[in-house]
Amino acid sequence: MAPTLSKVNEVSDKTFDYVIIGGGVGGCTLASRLSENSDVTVLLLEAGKAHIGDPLVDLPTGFFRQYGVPDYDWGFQTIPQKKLDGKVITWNRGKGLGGSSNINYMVWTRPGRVEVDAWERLGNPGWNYDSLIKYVKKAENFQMPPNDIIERELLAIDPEGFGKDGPLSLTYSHFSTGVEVTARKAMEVRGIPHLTDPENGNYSGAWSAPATVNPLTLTRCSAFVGYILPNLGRKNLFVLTEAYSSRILLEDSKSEPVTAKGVEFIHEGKTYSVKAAKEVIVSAGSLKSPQILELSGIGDTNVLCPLGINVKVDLPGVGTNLQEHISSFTFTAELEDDAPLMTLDMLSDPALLQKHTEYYEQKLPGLLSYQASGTSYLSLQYISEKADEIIAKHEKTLAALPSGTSPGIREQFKIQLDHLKHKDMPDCEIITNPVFTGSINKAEPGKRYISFLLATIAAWSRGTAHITSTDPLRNSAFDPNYLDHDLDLDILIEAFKFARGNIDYEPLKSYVFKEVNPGSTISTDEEIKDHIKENLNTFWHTSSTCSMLPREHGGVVDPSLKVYGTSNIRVCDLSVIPLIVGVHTQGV
Ligand SMILES: Cc1cc2nc3c(=O)[nH]c(=O)nc-3n(C[C@H](O)[C@H](O)[C@H](O)COP(=O)(O)OP(=O)(O)OC[C@H]3O[C@@H](n4cnc5c(N)ncnc54)[C@H](O)[C@@H]3O)c2cc1C
Repeated sequence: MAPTLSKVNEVSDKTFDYVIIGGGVGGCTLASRLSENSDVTVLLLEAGKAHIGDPLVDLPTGFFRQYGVPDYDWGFQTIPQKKLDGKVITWNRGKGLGGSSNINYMVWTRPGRVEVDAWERLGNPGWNYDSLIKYVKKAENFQMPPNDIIERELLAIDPEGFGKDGPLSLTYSHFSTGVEVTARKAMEVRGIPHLTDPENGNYSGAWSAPATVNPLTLTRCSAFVGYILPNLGRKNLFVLTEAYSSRILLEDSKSEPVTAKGVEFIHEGKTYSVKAAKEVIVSAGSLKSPQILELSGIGDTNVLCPLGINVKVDLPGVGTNLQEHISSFTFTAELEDDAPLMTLDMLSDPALLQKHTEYYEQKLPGLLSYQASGTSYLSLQYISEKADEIIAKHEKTLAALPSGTSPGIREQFKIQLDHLKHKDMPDCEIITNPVFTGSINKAEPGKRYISFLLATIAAWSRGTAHITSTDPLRNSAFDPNYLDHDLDLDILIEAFKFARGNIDYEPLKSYVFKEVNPGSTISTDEEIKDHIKENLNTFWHTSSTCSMLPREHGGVVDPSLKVYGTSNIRVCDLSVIPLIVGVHTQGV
């Protein structure tokens, strides 16, 4: 059946049991699951376009061309960052059905047992690793890669570890550049174990990650493609695109709980509304969900009153506890001309681009269907001689937190400190990329490069996302408060030194000609620190702005994801996790 989306006149002023705001990972998953019950009606309102069959979305390497293009990417910006000399960082986010799963790197990772169990420790009964993993498996439709890939990449996959009947196609890259496995071997020589089962609750080590790609078509499997596209024929599922929700409409009430009666949205410049018979679910992502609550009168009085918004639920946690993985593309080396490795740099050769385009058209794996896969999650204790010193310094900082620090944040830091001290809990991620990155020295035509991206995996700084205007089309002020805690930078400095050292170990050593970025001018800790700050970026995993925590600890939703003080509003997206996990977040 040809996919059909709703038209505005088919939904405006109508009543649906569930109205979901935002058709990204959370929204698509939920709309599909709720509409399995044919007795209820579900409306999904998405601000962006449908992008059905769009080559920029489908092609695994197409995401590079989506960044900065308003039809695909919200292109949010932070406010100037104090600790980055006023620098503003762009936060790409997917716009359109599929949300950020249209523009992400597709890497599929599962969180660790200890970090998910921490959500339960923070006051959320039932939110633990075992219960989460059941649902993660339910999402997966895992397919083995071909044998030659298993041999070349030295994969030891237990297919039983993955789900097989879910909607999200999942496989390992069907194309081997040789770069990732070479870097992994070099790390093994340095004592970092090659982990063969990172899906089992402990992901510390160096390993190869699968991705949400359909192995038959070699196309991206977004949350929309997996969850909604096959179900668009359902009579009870309605999807309206280019419908930007401005606020939740609440029944008049003098006291809690308040009840949502519908949603207001803007479509082609006009304002419309729909009615909700049962619930309104906000799934607009960590950056937009708090905005919708605040514009509806649910949030901190200190934020809402100055803007003249009538406070319906005083909920100071909305838009706070913002957590981020920080990344830095900081190390690149040039490969020897005869190194038997392939890199994305080769696509700048028109003849090779043509060849790989033909492969892709024939559904054969090649550089255009490349999937990022080479990752390593490393504990400070494994990569740095300064680990004890850094941990002790940080322990001291946490013991002397400012008196105004809320009990909720204190409890989170206590858990994070336990993780930091645990030598088998990783503290950073180093991703191997077969491509040039960096800005000090430029790429030379015809050369190939390996680079390492560094990222923190715990967030020690806390930020906010609050509205500054009653205009729904104006973005909130996004303040991640980058580097508010020294530890984020301390970890990245050690990660940088470790990554730089990789090229001194075989087999990588023989294939590397020379370091290109940053180069020999950056060597002391102080220089490395400045270099990282200069190149500091988001890792696009912003979370926790509508945290699931006890209300008195800054919580916005309870363990059933219902917004405190309301009878029928829930939040379902990355904004609810109270403590960010170390892995990539689409599977959470
Ligand atoms: C560039 C990038 C790379 C990433 N790489 C990876 C990766 O390799 N692996 C991984 O696991 N994770 C990755 N992630 C993270 C992952 O994609 C997110 O964790 C996930 O998409 C979050 O899901 P969500 O539902 O919270 O938000 P989203 O998926 O962002 O969905 C939010 C949706 O709400 C819509 N919306 C917003 N405001 C409104 C409104 N007012 N009205 C209606 N609709 C609205 C948006 O258009 C969007 O469709 C990446 C993210 C980005 C941005």
